[in-house]
Order: sequence, then C-alpha cells, then structure tokens
Amino acid sequence: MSVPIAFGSTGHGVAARRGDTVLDLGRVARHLSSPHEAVLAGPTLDALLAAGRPTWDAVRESVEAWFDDAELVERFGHPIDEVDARLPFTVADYVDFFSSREHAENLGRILRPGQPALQPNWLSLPVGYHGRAGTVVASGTPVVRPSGQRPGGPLAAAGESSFGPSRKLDVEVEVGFVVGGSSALGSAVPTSAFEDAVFGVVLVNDWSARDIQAFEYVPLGPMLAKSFATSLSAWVYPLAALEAARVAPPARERPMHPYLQSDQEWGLDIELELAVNGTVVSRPRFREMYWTPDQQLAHLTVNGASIRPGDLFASGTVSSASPEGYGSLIELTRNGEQPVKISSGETRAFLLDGDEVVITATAPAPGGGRFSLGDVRGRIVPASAPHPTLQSKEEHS
Ligand SMILES: O=C(O)/C=C/C(=O)CC(=O)CC(=O)O
Ligand SMILES: [Ca+2]
Ligand SMILES: [Mg+2]
Repeated sequence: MSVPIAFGSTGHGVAARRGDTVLDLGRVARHLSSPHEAVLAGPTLDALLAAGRPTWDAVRESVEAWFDDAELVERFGHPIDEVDARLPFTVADYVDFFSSREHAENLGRILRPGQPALQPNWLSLPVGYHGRAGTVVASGTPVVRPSGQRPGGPLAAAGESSFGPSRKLDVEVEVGFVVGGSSALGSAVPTSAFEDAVFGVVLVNDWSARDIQAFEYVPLGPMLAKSFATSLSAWVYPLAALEAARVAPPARERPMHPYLQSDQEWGLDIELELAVNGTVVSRPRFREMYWTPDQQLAHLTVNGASIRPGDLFASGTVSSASPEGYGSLIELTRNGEQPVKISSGETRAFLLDGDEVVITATAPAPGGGRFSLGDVRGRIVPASAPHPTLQSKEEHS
C-alpha cells in the first residue's frame, strides 16, 4: 500500500507527512536549492496555496521523491509524535454547508417538530452559512465552553432566555475543503474548475452549542452557537490522495440547475470515526453526502462572490442513514434524551468539561488498503469568567 503525503506546518515551517514521518520542507528545499524554495519557505502553507494547481502537482511529486531519499529523511525528518503541528494555513473565509440529508432531517425533527423534516429548498441547493474564520483553530487547541442565551429559566413562559455556560455542547463530524485558487469578484467558479481551485482536504469538528443555537437561530441561522471554535486537522491531504476514494454521489431526486451539474464524480469514500474520551461512538460515511464539494464551491460563488487562497468550506455534518453513523451527539442521543455509553459505566448526553473528542478518518489508498487522513482533537475546558478583560495583541500571541 502506498501512503499519500499530506502538507502542514510545524515550528520549523512548512512540512509534509508520510505515515508517521514528518519532513521539514522549507529546510529540504533550501538545502537542495529547489525551484520550490520560495513557496516552501514560510511558516505556513499560504504561499503554496496561492501558487496554483501546476505548482501543487510539481511540489507533491518532488516531496514524494524527497521522502524516498533516506539521507534527506535522516537529516530533515522527525517522528510525528515529536512534532508540534500548527494551523496549516491562514483561514481566509469560512463557509459551512449542510449537505447530509440524514443530518438535515434529524435536526429538522429535533429543532422543528411539527414541520417537514426537510426544508423545501434543501433538494434544490446546498444550504450553508458563512462562519467565523478567525476562530478556526488547530487540532489540540483547548475549547472553552461557550456562554450565551439559552432557552428556559425562570422567565421561559414569557419567552425569555437564561444566560450562562452552554449545557448542550456538541460536536459535528465534517470534512473541510481548502481553497488555493482565486476568482474575480463578479464571476462564478463552475463545478469543472473544482480541481484548479481546491488544494486538498482536512477533518473538521464544528463545535456547536445546541441550547444557544436553539434560542438564537431564527430566522438568520447559527451565530454564536458555532462561532466560538472550529477545529481542523493539522495535515492537509492533497486532492490527488483521494483519487481512489472517488465514487458516484447518491441518486439525485430533483433536476438540478445547470450550474450545479457536474460531469465528474466527487462523492468520496471517506470513513470517519467519532470518539469521546477514547470510546468510538459513531462511524459516519462521507459517501452518503447528497451535495458534493464541486457543487458546494459552484454554489458558494454562483452569485459572483470571489474566492481566495485560504478559504475553507466544510461539508456539513456527516451523518449516515443509521444511528451508528450519526455525526453529532444531538442526533446520537436524541437531543440528550438517550445518552450514549462512553466507557464502563459512564454515559454522555452532551460534552462535560474535561472531555476529549477525537475525529479520525480513512480513505482507500491508491494501491489498495486504506490510509489514515489524520485526526482532529480537542478537549473541553470550563467556561471563562463572565467579564474577561480584553487582552492586548502582544499578550494574546
Ligand atoms: O437544522 C438546523 O437548524 C441546524 C443545523 C446544524 O446545526 C448543522 C450545521 O451546522 C450544518 C451542518 O453541519 O450540516
Ligand atoms: Ca456544521
Ligand atoms: Mg464552528
């Protein structure tokens, strides 16, 4: 089995990973006076992302050859557990989609009882919202329990909220797509341009405070319930790593507008796992996602909105058509009513302080077998004091 390489960033700058070995690409490129020295010299993948598809492919081929060179690996390589991986790129704009039909219907039934499980627009377009790029964090960053307005409390009968730390802190298992290309304001990016625009994929945990969400979301959608943190896996797998994972998406139920049609199959056979404190609680299958990433990109630009390097769009929660595959606790526990077992004797409805969540995934490897797409992890820490003083930029970094 050949293990695809992935790109990231460590204390030594731009790096690549193959299996459990990490190579410092900036240092190798300088040592070899590689033509790619400039795009690999910085602290993150930003310059590489902006360089475009021909450079991405050329760099990937060079880096594969560098991994095969024992002397380079000896001199510029590290075991992965000795490496301090960072957020791999500067996140520009961030969009989160809602492309699992199972998830959309489950959330509809929980949050909008008495209404149709699926909203009428859902089969016509990939529903999504613009998220908060500045709070996208690297895997391993602690997640502070958010506070906000929650339903209930002494004045609930009058429709008032209560204020305090979320009691329904949840996860969402997602796959993210990292944009490198750019487009002009006013022009759409067609589905056929997906491979030129998108560098690769990461794993995403879209942390969600369900009580804050339930009170605030009408009619504009998520605001504070999801903007406090979104965690990304540290290693970006180039699209080429997913060649063997490409499958046909589920059958389409409605004719689609031409801008959403595609002559390529961008369903992906990515199998995910969600673990809480070491216990696997679900195994979502990405291949069941109704809307595919090329359609998502075409949709998010069809009004002429431009894209730029560092844009991130996430798939939406990956939920498969059976409870073992639900990608969030609100679904797995029926809004907290049926807690899941996480270890001998312990159960969880929603996350408690101290809980650690790890999302992992695999995809078919080019020569057979499956390879790991890494992991995204985060531990919940208690809500901060109600009136934290503002930090200066120096204190913050
Ligand atoms: O149905 C709703 O009102 C809310 C749905 C979500 O919270 C999901 C969301 O963030 C999009 C997704 O991850 O699929
Ligand atoms: Ca989400
Ligand atoms: Mg989020």
